[in-house]
Amino acid sequence: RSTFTEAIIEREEKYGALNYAPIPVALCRGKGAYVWDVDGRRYYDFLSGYSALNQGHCHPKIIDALKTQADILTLTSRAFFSNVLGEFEEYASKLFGYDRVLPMNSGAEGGETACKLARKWAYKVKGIPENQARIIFAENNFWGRTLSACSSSTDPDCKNDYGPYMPGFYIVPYNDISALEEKLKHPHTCAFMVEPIQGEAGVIVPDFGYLKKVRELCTKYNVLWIADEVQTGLCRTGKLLCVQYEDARPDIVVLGKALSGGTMPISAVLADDEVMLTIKPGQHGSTFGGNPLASKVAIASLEVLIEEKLAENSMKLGNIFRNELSAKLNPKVATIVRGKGLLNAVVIPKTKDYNAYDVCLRLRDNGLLAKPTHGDIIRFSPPLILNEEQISEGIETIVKTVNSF
Ligand SMILES: Cc1ncc(COP(=O)(O)O)c(/C=N/[C@H]2C[C@@H](C(=O)O)C[C@H]2C(=C(F)F)C(F)(F)F)c1O
Repeated sequence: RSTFTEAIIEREEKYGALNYAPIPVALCRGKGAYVWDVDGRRYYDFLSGYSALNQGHCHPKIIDALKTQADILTLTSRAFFSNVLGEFEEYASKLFGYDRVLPMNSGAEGGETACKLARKWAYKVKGIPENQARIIFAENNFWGRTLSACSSSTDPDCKNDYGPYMPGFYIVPYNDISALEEKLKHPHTCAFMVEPIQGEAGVIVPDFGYLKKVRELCTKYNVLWIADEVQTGLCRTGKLLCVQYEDARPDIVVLGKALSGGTMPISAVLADDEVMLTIKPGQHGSTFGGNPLASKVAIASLEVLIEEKLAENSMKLGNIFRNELSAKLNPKVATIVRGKGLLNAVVIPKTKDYNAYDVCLRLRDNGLLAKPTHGDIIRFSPPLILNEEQISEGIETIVKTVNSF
């Protein structure tokens, strides 16, 4: 490694919390599908900020919205109205087809907001006895790092030593309708929160029909279906929302990440009046939630998705990606290729000689950045703005690298 990179790594190791173990590369610039390190080397970014950069690094339209609004008004707090929050709320309400939008900042805050809406609805609408509301989550879910999110986690790294845990949270296996129905039957169940494709778990795609059945059962048992689309949403999987693959409409949708095009933390919760209006003035909020800067950036970020047809592009390039890799990767090294749109994963079983992390280090040396999850899975989620030449170049790099083991 260069002295520049070494110095940057050493400084973080000296002064920073060590809550990550980053791939050793020090980035200083990003544009579109590419990032550059401090030594001037260019890489394909095939992580995209964990799918926060669907529009690519520093998208001109989004940066322009950010710069312009930054000079005008960045924050009023919700103590007062601003001229742009309503513009964002109306745009998002019509784009996603929900009555109302509750703006927050991080994806975890969006998940917390969804759980608070579900509990409020439980007591005020469904009539569940006070403090008895139950929320169901899927095994191997990931929706953030707050104590509630950790309480619903089944991943020891995410959960251990953070107790005592949030009561009223229950777990069902993912993609298992009968197990879900068992839990939904309990009269105190108020919601089921689930990712349409599990991202952190390793891009786990449920059987076709699962989401439709979730919808039907939640309706049957008067339980709110919360779709966590923080990672799968905003064109990542080939549709504006991943749930649209099955034409199943959740009661609550959580958005985040690419809602800002990777410029700043913006999240939002979508719901219809019956659910959203259970929270009265003063019962929930956030200093920065719905700030004018975020509102303008979010509108621009959503417009880019639509104007540049990024869902269609994601679906087209994702099919090429999976077909090529399935055909060309050495099956002794890479056993599975799976995903939807440009949310994909390759499974690299650990051997005595190497593991997925070693593959990611060599990918870095070959000019492509990705990170392993859960030891043997490499998630590939490039920006959705790639063209066919770029996805082919990325495929070629991945094939060359994986097959060199
Ligand atoms: C489906 C889904 N719902 C909500 C959130 C919360 O959004 P957030 O509060 O972070 O804005 C996330 C956030 N995911 C991020 C968090 C980041 C980390 O290490 O914490 C790494 C990354 C991640 C990905 F993408 F898969 C994971 F590996 F942690 F799980 C998410 O994926």
